[in-house]
Amino acid sequence: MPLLSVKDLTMRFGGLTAVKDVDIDVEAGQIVSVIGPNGAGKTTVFNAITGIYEPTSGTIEFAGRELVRPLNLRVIASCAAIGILTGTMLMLAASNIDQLWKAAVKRPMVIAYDTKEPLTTGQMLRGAREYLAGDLALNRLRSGRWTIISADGSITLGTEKNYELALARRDLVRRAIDDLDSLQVVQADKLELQLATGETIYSAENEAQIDFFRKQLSDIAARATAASFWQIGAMFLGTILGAAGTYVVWNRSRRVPEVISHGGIARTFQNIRLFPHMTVLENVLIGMDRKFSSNVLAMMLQLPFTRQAQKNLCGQATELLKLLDIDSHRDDLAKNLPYGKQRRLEIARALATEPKLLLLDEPAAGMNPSESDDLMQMIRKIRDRGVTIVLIEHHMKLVMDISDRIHVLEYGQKIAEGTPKEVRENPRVIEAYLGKDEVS
Ligand SMILES: Nc1ncnc2c1ncn2[C@@H]1O[C@H](COP(=O)(O)OP(=O)(O)OP(=O)(O)O)[C@@H](O)[C@H]1O
Repeated sequence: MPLLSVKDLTMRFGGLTAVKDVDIDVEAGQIVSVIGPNGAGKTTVFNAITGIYEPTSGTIEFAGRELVRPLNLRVIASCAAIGILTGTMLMLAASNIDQLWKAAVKRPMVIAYDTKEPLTTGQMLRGAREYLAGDLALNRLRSGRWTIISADGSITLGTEKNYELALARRDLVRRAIDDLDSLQVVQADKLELQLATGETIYSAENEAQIDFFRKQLSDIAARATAASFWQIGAMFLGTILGAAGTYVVWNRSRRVPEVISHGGIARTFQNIRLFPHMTVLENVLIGMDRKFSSNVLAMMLQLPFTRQAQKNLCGQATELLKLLDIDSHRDDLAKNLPYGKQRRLEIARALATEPKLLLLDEPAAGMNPSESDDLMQMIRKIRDRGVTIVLIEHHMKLVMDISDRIHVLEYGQKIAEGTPKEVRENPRVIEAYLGKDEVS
């Protein structure tokens, strides 16, 4: 089983396909190079392997499995919680929709009183009864005024002293229906309607009125059932959508650099990314932060076990600096190192995470021939310590001398793979690097 197995990797950025159906297998203990002209997609492959980019399609397995965040109880609980929250919000929205539906669709029929005469309470009550008997809704406002509401939005407001015709607002229509919801039948034969407060507001006087109110009340019950149905449906749908949506978003961020690094893959970058104002030693120690398990208080008090742990880590970091031959710069600021040594420091910091696989993106860039020869020796020493290496490099002598296998990319696709000799003699590779005319 290969240590790293990239299968059918495709990376698209909008309309641009940077990498298409690329396969790369790397056996443990090998040094493998990825080469190709500028823009061929080499760094994109590294970015996909290290979780900086989420592959558009394809799989990347390390030691036989995908390096992803585990699906544990906490994730499931979070998805469920967000689902329930979404469901509750949708249910509340559905309740409002039901209110709007009641106001807009189940409107009462029309009535309009047009009189300038003051009405007595008795007259108003009679008006209200007529209104109700005429298939209409009644609303008793808190102020004690009767309100008669029509389907087209006009209302009749009345007090003992005056009586006027006015235009209703939609919320009044809704309130009228809401009040009807709170009515209850107190006597089956001689139907009486009471407000929820117990106040009798209407007594039906004939069969037609009783039938009318029964119908009204059963409509109200039907509306309540429909509302419950919508609310339960909305809650159910919202919970499923919320939980599934959260899972999909979480699932898309399962391959993050942190997880990949913990899994045993480290890398360096084409453009050096050190902490310039920290010392060389501190830059390497940062790569070891996972190994340092002391708490803040123990660190402040400098307890003996904390001091011992720090000493051990400094010892390991210094050993890495020796491996890369920059231990004499241990206490220098990273920014003061010459360029070639900054590149080596990046490798030391990557090794501090104790990777099984090290990806080097153009490690010899900007180095003179003697520096790149030294680097080649160091890369071999790192491999001999049990770290498998994949490198992107334009420096062909280095690639040909050091690699066990080489993969060649062009325009995002793999055009060749093999030993250095096989690749060097491959006409497609020669064509890609030198151009068709030179080859023919
Ligand atoms: N995040 C991104 N958004 C859009 N396009 C991108 C992105 N990353 C890479 N590309 C494009 O993908 C293509 C491949 O780029 P990539 O850096 O992988 O090539 P490369 O082979 O490493 O080149 P070089 O040798 O110059 O470093 C290029 O056309 C690049 O512009």
